[in-house]
Amino acid sequence: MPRLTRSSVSALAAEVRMVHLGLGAFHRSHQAWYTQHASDSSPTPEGLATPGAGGSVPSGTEPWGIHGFTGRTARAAEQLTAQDGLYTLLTASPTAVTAEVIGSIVAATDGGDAVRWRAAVSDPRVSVLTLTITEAGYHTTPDGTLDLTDAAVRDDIARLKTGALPHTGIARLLDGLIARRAAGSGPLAVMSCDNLVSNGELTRAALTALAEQTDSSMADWMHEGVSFVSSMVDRITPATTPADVVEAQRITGFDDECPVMTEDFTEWIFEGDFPAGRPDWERSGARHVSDVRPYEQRKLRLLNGAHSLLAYTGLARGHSSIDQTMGDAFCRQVLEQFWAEARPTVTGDAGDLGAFTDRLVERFENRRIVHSLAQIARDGEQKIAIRVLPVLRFNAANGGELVGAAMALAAWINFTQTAASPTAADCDHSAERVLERIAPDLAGQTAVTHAVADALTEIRSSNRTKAAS
Ligand SMILES: NC(=O)c1ccc[n+]([C@@H]2O[C@H](COP(=O)([O-])OP(=O)(O)OC[C@H]3O[C@@H](n4cnc5c(N)ncnc54)[C@H](O)[C@@H]3O)[C@@H](O)[C@H]2O)c1
Ligand SMILES: O=P(O)(O)OC[C@@H](O)[C@@H](O)[C@H](O)[C@H](O)CO
Repeated sequence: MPRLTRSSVSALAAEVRMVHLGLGAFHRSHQAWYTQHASDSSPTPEGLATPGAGGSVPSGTEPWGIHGFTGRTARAAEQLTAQDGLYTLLTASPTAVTAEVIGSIVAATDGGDAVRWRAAVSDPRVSVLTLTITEAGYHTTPDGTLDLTDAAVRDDIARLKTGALPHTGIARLLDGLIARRAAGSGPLAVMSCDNLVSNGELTRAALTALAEQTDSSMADWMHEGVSFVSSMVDRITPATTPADVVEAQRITGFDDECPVMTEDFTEWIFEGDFPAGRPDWERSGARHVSDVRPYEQRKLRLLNGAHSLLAYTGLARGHSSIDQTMGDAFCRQVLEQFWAEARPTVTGDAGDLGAFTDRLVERFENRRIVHSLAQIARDGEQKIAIRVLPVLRFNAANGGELVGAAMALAAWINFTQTAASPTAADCDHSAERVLERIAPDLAGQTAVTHAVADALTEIRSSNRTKAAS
C-alpha cells in the first residue's frame, strides 16, 4: 500500500503564513480543515476528497500553509513529516464515515526545537499564530490569571531570563514573540482555540504577566503589535485509535500513520482583529462576530459541562466512552437536569438553546465517535471551574436548582478520591473542603454545600447499585 505523501496524491505545499502550537488531533480536525477549505472553491467530492492546499483545486483566494509545532512530544511531528504534513480526516456521521486528505499543514516540527520555533514565529510572512495547548497549558489560577506560584511557571521565568527554551505552552509562546520582536517582523494575531473563557483575553493577560517577570518592554511591544483573538471552537475529536488507522487505509488505499477521526458537526466563531490578514475562513463556514461570549458560554457550559458530568458519573458506573453513558438511565437523567440548570445561565443571544441540546444528544449518541471518558476527565480542576461552577454560582444567586451542577462537582470529587471509601460524614467534609479550595465564594453557602454532599451520597449509592447489578 503506498504511503500518503504529497507526490502520491499530487498535492502542492502552500507558503507558510500560519504557525500553530499544540499539533494534536483537534487542530487537525478543526483549524487545519477550515484553512484548507478557505482556499478551495469546489465542493468536497465523495470519498477521498481533495488534493492538498495549493493543489489543482481552483482557488478563489490564496492558500495558506500552516507550520505546526507539537507541545510535549515529537511523535505527531515525526509522523506528519514522513507524510509531508498530509493526513486523512475521517468524518463520522451516525451512519457513515467519509475520508478527506488534508494538506494545509505543510511543516510539522517538535516543539522542543528552539531554532525552528523561533524562526517560524519570526517569519514576516506569518501573520496568524493559533494555539491548542490544553487548558492546563496556560497555567492560570481559577480566576484566569497566570499562576506565579506554579513551579513550572517559575522554572520557565528562569529559562526565559537565560534565553533557554521554556517548557510550558504559554511561556513558549512568549519565547516565540521575543524572537519576532528581535527580527522586526511586524504585527501578528494570536488566537487561542482552547476551551477557556475569553481565551484571547486570558492569553494576553497571562503573556503580559509573564513578560513583566522577564522583560517588561515585551509587554509594551505586544500591546502595539499583537492582537489577541477569542474563539469558540467546536468539533468533537477523540484521540486517534489503531482502528482509525485501519479505517483510513480501507477507505483511501493509502498507508497513513496519523489519521484523525471527527464528527460531522463543526463550528468556529471568533472575535478580534487580524492586523496582518488571515485566511478567508468564512468560506468554510466560520463566523467573525463582535461578541463571542454568548457562543462561548453556550458551548463551554452545555457541551463541555455535560461532557465533564458524563465523564465522572460514567467512569464511576463502569463506562468508558460518551456514547455508552447515553444509554445509561442515571447518566441521562442527571444530564437533562444539568442542562435545565445550565440553559438559563447563558446570557446574550446564542440562538435556540433547546435545539442546541437536542443536537448534542444526537452528537453524544454517535457510536462512531468513541470519545474516551478518561481523556475528558483529565485536568478536572481547571475544567470544572470553567464548565460547572458558573452554573452552580448563577443558580445559587438566583434561587435556581442546584442538583445537576452539584452532581457534576460531586462526581468529580468522587473521581479524585477513588483511593478512600469515606463515610457520609467524611463526604460532607470533603465537599466543603473542596469548595473552600476551588470556589471559596460558594463554600460558605449552606444550600450549595448540602447539594454537593447530597450528590456525593447519591453517586456513591448509585455506584453500589450499579456494581451489584
Ligand atoms: N478534542 C476536541 O474535541 C477539542 C474540541 C475543542 C477544543 N479543543 C481544545 O484543544 C485542546 C487540545 O485537544 P486535542 O484533542 O488536540 O488534544 P491532543 O492531546 O491530541 O493534543 C494536544 C496538543 O497540545 C500539546 N499539549 C498538551 N499539554 C500541553 C501543555 N501543558 N503545554 C503545551 N502543550 C501541551 C500536546 O503535546 C499536543 O500537541 C483541548 O485541550 C481543548 O482545549 C479540543
Ligand atoms: O478537549 P478538552 O480536554 O478541553 O475537553 C474534552 C471535551 O469536552 C472536548 O474536547 C469536547 O469534545 C470539545 O470541546 C467539543 O468541541
